[in-house]
Amino acid sequence: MEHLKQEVLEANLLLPKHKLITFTWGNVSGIDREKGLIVIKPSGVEYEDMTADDMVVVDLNGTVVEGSLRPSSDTPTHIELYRSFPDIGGVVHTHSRWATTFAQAGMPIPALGTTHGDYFYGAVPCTRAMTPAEIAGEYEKETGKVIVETFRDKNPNQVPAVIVHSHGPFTWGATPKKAVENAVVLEECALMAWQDLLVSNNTVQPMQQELLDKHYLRKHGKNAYYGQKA
Ligand SMILES: O=C(CO)[C@@H](O)[C@@H](O)COP(=O)(O)O
Repeated sequence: MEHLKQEVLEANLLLPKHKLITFTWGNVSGIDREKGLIVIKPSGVEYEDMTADDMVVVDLNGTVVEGSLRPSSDTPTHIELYRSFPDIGGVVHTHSRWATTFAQAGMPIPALGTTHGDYFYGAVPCTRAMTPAEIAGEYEKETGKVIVETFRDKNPNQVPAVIVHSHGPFTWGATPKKAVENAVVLEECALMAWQDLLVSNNTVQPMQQELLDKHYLRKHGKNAYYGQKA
């Protein structure tokens, strides 16, 4: 697990680097699918002080199997995502300003241009508001369940992000680093979408489906041609 701990530490350190977090308001995890173990940052520890040894290893039931610190308070949400989205290898949560603005407005982030279409094949959905019973119960686990419910008729590999109503964004990806990249792009898209809504006086329309297809599919899937051959 030492390699994954280092990978998860480095992915967490990308959050302040990209200005996606304030104080300790965010977390990144990664999973070893063969072992069924998740590595996640500790709760409430300053990013400057974190080391790979501080990373906490938990199983898919949330039991700490390695580490002396308490895991991120959002660990149950990460676990729900790993359980329901079998292809993902990393999860990110932040309170980045523009994505959280959409969360607080309870609004999805519409696909308005090719920056969005390169990463997200359609609008980034916003979950429904959680019920008082869900909030009073196992809140973080219920947050994960509400995200999974939001993706009942969506492919989480094609839209690797969600806005949690009145809370903030979660993103995921094949690796912890890729999940952070998706969080960075989501924040850019959220800022631009907010400005588009403003300058168009709320009349901006989703981009053409053809353009979305072109940009998403040239980077993803079997006919992708963007970048260099592996
Ligand atoms: O959502 C919140 C706070 O509202 C948390 O995600 C955030 O503070 C990060 O907590 P952790 O330090 O990961 O326990």
